[in-house]
Formats: sequence, C-alpha cells, structure tokens
Amino acid sequence: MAGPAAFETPLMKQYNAIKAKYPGALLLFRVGDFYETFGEDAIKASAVLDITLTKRGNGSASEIELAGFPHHSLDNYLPKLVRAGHRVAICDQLEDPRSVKGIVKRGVTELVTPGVSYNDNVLERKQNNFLASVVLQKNATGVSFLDISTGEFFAAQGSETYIFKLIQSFAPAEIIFAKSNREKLEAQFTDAYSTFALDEWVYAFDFAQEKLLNQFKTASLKGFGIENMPEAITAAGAILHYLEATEHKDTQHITSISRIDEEKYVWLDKFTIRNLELVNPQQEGGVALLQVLDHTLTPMGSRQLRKWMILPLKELSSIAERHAIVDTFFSEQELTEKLTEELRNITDLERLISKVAVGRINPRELLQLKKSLQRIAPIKKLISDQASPQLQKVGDLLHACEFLVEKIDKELRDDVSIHSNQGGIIKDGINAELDELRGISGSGKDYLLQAQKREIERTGINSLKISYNKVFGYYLEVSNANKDKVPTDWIRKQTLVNAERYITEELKVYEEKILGAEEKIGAIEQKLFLDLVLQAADFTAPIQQNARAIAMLDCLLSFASVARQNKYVKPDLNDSKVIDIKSGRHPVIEKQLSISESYVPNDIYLDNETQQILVITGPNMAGKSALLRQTALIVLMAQIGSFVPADAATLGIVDKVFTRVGASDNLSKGESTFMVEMTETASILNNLSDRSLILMDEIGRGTSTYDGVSIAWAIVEYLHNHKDFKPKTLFATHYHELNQLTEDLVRVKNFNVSVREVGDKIIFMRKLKSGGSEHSFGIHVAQIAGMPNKIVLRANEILHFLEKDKHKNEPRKKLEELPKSTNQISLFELDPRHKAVEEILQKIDINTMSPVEALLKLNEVLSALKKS
Ligand SMILES: Nc1ncnc2c1ncn2[C@@H]1O[C@H](COP(=O)(O)OP(=O)(O)OP(=O)(O)O)[C@@H](O)[C@H]1O
Repeated sequence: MAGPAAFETPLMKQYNAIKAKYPGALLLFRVGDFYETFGEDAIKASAVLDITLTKRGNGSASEIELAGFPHHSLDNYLPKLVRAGHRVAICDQLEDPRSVKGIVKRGVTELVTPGVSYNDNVLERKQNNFLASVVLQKNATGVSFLDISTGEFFAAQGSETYIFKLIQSFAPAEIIFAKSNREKLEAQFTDAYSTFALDEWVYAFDFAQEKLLNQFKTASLKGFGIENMPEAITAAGAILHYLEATEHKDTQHITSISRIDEEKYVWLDKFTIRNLELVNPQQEGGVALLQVLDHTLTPMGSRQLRKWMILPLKELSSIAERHAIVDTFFSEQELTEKLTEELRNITDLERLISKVAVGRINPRELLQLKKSLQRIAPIKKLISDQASPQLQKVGDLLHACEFLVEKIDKELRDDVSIHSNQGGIIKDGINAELDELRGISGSGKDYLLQAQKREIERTGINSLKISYNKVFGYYLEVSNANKDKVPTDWIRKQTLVNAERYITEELKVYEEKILGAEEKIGAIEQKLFLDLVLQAADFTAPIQQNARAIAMLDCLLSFASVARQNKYVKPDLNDSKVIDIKSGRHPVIEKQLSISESYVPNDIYLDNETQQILVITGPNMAGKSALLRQTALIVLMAQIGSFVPADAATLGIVDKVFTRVGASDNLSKGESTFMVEMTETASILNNLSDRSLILMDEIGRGTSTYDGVSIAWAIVEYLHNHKDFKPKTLFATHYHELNQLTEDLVRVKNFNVSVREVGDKIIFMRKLKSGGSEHSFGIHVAQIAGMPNKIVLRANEILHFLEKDKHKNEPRKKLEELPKSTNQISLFELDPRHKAVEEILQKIDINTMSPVEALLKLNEVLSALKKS
C-alpha cells in the first residue's frame, strides 16, 4: 500500500486529513452515492463485508486499495463492521455537491463503536448495549455503565473484585479506560470485550465532575447519591467525554445517573453467575434460568429482567413489594389477561424516546411511539383500580402523555413510511399552505392525464404515454412504429432502441408547477414532522419513566405467568437465617425432562444452629449438583421477586452466594488447574458472612484422592468452626470419608442422594436421604456409559483391593502388590460370573477328588453362574 504522502489528489488529501483525526477507526468516506474505504480499511472492509476490493491510481505512481458500497446500504453494512469489532467513523458530505464547485466539505458525523450505537441492527432487542468505563485508583476501583440507546446510566465503586464482577454481570459491549490503566485492564478484559484506551486527562476527577454537572444541569451530584464516590464520578464523566469524542453530541435523553449500591444486592461471585447459568447457559444449546423466567412481552421488560437476575435484592421490603404484585397477578386472571393484551401493543418506548431525543426517529417509529403511549392510560386505569397499594404505586409512575398523543394522532398519517423525506407524513387539514400545494400537485397530475388523452386524440397514437424521470422530467414516449405521427411542435429528447421520447412546452410548464409544489410539500412536511419530534422530546422524562414502570410490570407479569405455568409457589421471606425448602425442584432441568420422566423434588433444610453444612454423597449422576444448584436458584429467584419451584419455601435473606465446582467440571474452559480451584476457594473463605450460601461441588477432585479428601475435610472444618460466621453450605462430594466429619462437627449433617442397586445395575432415585453412603458407584456409571467390560472389571478388582486395605497406611506398597492386569481379554473377564467360576476351578485338585466331590463342585459352579 502507498504511504499517505503519495496521495496527491485533492480528494485523497481531504481523506487523509480526516482519517488522521480518528486513529484506530475504520473510515467510511462518502463520495457521491457511495461510502468508500481506502487502503488498510478497504482490505478489512472487503473481508468483513464480502465486497469487492479493487485498486485505483490516486494521482501518483502508486495505487491504493478501494472498497465501497452504496450509501443506502449503510444500515446493512455498518452493523457487520461493528460486530466484527471495528470502530467505524462515518464521514459524510456536509454540503450539497450540486451547490459547490471543487471539493465538497466533508466531516465525520458519527463514530460508531461497539458500545455506542443506536442502530437497530447492532442492538439486541432483549439486551442492553452497555458501554463501560473503568478507573483503577489506589483507594477504590470505579465503574460506570451507559446504554446510550436507552439512556440508562449507572455508576459504582468498590474493591477491584467487586467492580470486575459487576463488569462481568453487565457484560458491556465495550470497555474504555485511561491509558495508564491499559496494561492491567487489557490483560483482564481484551479477550472477551472490545476495549479502548483514552488519554489520561479524560480520567481526571474535576473534569469528570464538571461533565456530569453540565449534563444534568445541577449544582451538585447529591441528588444522584454519588457525590461521595470520586472513582465512580471519574468513570462516568469519562463516558460523557467519550460520547462527544465519537460525535454523539445529542444526549438530552441521559437525564440521570443511578448508583449501583453494593449493599442493596446479593453478592454473586463470578462462578455463581456462570455455574448457576443465571443469564447465559454454560454450553451452546443449553438453557439458562433467564430463558425459563422470561415470558416478558416488551423489550424493556426483557432487558429489565436480565438486570434483575444479576442484581438479586437483599432488602426484605423491596422483595416483598415485588412478591405482592406477582401475587395479585397470580390470583387475578382477568387482570393479567387484560394487562397482557395491553403490553403486547407496546413497543420499545425506551429506545424510541432516545431516538426522539437525538433526532433519529423516523415517521413510522413516531407512529409506534404514539400507539404505545395510547396503551398507557388504560394500563394506568387497570392497575390503579386494584386494591394492591404496591400496584397503585406503579400506577402513579405512569404518565399518559395525552397532549403528545393527541398531537401526533391529529397530525401524523397512519400510513407513514420510514423515510421522512418522501412525503405523505402529515395529515390534511393541519397546515393551510400544505393543503393548497397538495391541491395543485393533485390537480396537476390530473391535468397530465388529460393532456395525455388529448395528445392521443390529436395524434392518433393510442399507445402514447406520459412518464417521468429525474433527468428530463415529464416526457411523451412514442414507439418507433408511430414515430411518423409525431407533431412538429414536440421536442425530441431521447432515442431508445424501440422508442423516442419527447417533451412539449405545455408539459414543461405543468412540470414546474407540480414539481415546485411537491418540493415545497416535502419541505413543509419535514418541518412539521420535526416540530412533532421536538414536541415529543419535551416528554423524554415521563416517557422514560413510563418505559421503566412498564418494564417492571412486564417482569412481574412474567413471573406470575411462569409461576402459573410451572406451578411455582410464593416463597415466605424473612429475617431469619433458615433455608427451609419443601419439595424443591430445579427450574431448568424440570423443563427439560421428557414427558415420561418427572423431576424428583427434594427437601432442603439449612440453618446456623443445628444444620449448617450438609455433606451430600452419592454416586455420579445421582443428582447432587442439581440439588445444590436448585437450592441456590430457589433462593435467588425468591430474592429477585419471583415465585419458586417448590411446594413451600421459607427463606431467610441470603446476602452472598458462592459457588465452587471441582476443577474438572471447567475443563472445557481451560480453567481446570487445581491452582485456580484453590485460589477461588480461598477467595470464598475470605469473604464469608453469616447469611452466605455456599455451594461446593466436589472440591478437591482436581488432585490426588488423599490431597483432595484432606483439603475438603479442612474446608468443611473451617466453615463449621469459623469464629464469626456460620455460612450455610451444601458440600457435594464423592469422598464418603467426609461422612466422618459429623463425629466432631455438630452442625455438619450427612445426606446422600439415594440409588437402588438391582443386581448389577443401579437405579437413580434422586431422593435426598439422611445419612452417608458406603461407596461411590463410579464404576457402575462407567459401565452404564459403555466403558469396555475389561476396564470395568479391572477397576472393580483394583477398588476391592484398595478398599480391603484402606486403613493401612501403605498405599504405595499395596499398589505394587496389586495383581497385574493382562491386556488380553480372557473368557473369564467377559462376565463377572466367569471370574467366580474361574476362582472355583483354580482351587480344584482333580487328583485328590472323589466323584461325589466333583459333582458337588460342579453344582457350586452352576450356582455361581446362576447368581446375577
Ligand atoms: N431430582 C431429579 N429428578 C430428575 N432428574 C434429575 C434430578 N436430579 C438430577 N437429575 C438428572 O440427573 C442428571 C445428573 O445430575 P447431576 O449432574 O446433578 O448429578 P451429580 O450427582 O452431580 O453427578 P456427578 O457427580 O457426575 O457430577 C441431571 O442432568 C438431570 O438430568
């Protein structure tokens, strides 16, 4: 590729100057009806967009790569570039090329980055598109999240672990930070997120605070509850700067910022969110809890639910409010049906009003906004008529925006297109001049039809047609066969293969009148439409408030609908430290079972006094993990306001949920090292509280049995004997040795997930029973899984050998004594009964045997074979 110095045409000079202002961005450069990319950008764009890459001379000896697409395809191509991780600068022509001589003025009108987008094709309807800004400081780490498409703006600060966890939960589309924090944050986030480093000065507190005060037009940040959070303020201010730098200067819809208060929400460690599959399944094709709970009807509802899921509440009263509303919906079938019907007709109010604020709304969207707003009044009435004070409170938040609805209804036509420049937007009777011009335009068209008729009569050319094109306006088209009938006063304009095109003086006069009128109509309609948009912008705050209230109703309605469908019950939440679940089920697994299977419910009881830690043993596949997860899921569902899959649940508020799964479960993620397992376990142990719920699933299995048992043992002891806290713990393990813990630790109780052995087979009962289990059945599972019989037999042999001498402290020596396996399969190895027969036969000494003894032996062999 040629270097910049080689680009000598004036156009390329202009291109280079603009390109230099947006380092790191792919520049879409508008030339005529095309967006062009050059050089490296062209190579990237052609690869991502699958468009042709060409080369062209640029006024010097060198050539430059070129790839472009028609301007009207921007909405198709832009999202693809952004999704491929590019920052895209859109450079437009800033003046009408027809009115300038020489080079048209151009400038970047928007820098679209993964985290800053209004484009419906980039955005997911059901998900927020957050931009995150992070600041690492000595005292604390700060973070801010903004979804420019909805106007939601959050800030938080705290420990680095907490902030990184929040980032993981919010899953932003892009993360920005100061260059000085680059090394650490890139190492942390670049694999999973788009990142961008900004100059240091952007992350200065004073600068950031000023930006926020200007944005909200307030004298202090007190009203937002963040005035004493310098790191959060710095992160948030940097976001506002970034919007400006990316040419997103219309930000009137960002009207406030909310503090994410660490104290208000349950602490979910990063494994919990992933392991419990709250919002995303761990494996492709899997199902997350969110999918089961999401029966929402509006995009706002869906997005809200996702936020609720990652931020379960700790405050009893707030949870109770949600439960009360779900309860009303649950029992009032008629109310839910009516509300459901109304919500179905509400579109994305939140994103539409953002588009209004930044002047990006099209006529059809404004019509949708009106239609959605028309549903607010009936909803308000429906819920305000209810006895529930909680529902009435939500009703108070709703604002019918009558003035705006009436205005749009009166002025905007019901059949508008998405384009604001194609006319047909404003109704008749709104603007006198518009009506008059429409009259002229309409009658002009009539006139043309009459003229066509007259000319046909005059010339006798029956196929004569008056048509229009942009190049020479209205014309008469005559086929070659009729050419000689053309009168002399017609002026020939164009010759086609089969026809000739003419204009006449009369046509020209009318054309001017009609086109003049249409142009004026377009201008007036556009102005009236803009007035409507401005009017709507005045309603930004109430519409945003409506959107949030509707989102909340939608989520709660969804909870009620899911509860009814899946037979959930209202949990009884209280201040105690008891978790008492009767016949609890796993909300996701129970949905996945086939009709012939049914989920086996289980009771779980945990408290801080008598039953703090359950050591749950049982064979592989018995359902230990399912039981652990369902317990945490039930607790979390309850604390986000949902009903729960159980017959009854009395739950003391939980403030932290920790999850650790033995290393090999995460093998596919390349995180299986024992070291990681231990580090994470350590971090749990260092952050305990009295209301914590801990799930430990086969901790220690990433190392040798002896190490594993010892570590697991020590962890249980630690959790039991902690001087300050008695965190409730479910500890699933294969190590039945841990059952001995109950001998010394009073609040540890043994349970097992029962199975029944029927002959060689085991039947999974999935029932949690009090008491430990004898052995781990792993070999049976291997057999079920289709492991070659030879291996199963050999494993059994080794197991028996090891178990026989378990309590002697000479494992190595014993292993050496283990009978060596041969690689050949003998007849006796194919079936365990044959092994027994072999043992009998080998002991026989036929030289000393009487015939009767031989018969008896034969009988012994036969009965060994009959044993199943
Ligand atoms: N209570 C239940 N009712 C019906 N099916 C269940 C139940 N619990 C678990 N299952 C089914 O059994 C499968 C295995 O359960 P789970 O993974 O919990 O076993 P596990 O004991 O943890 O096994 P491993 O030790 O191998 O991890 C689940 O995927 C689920 O399909």
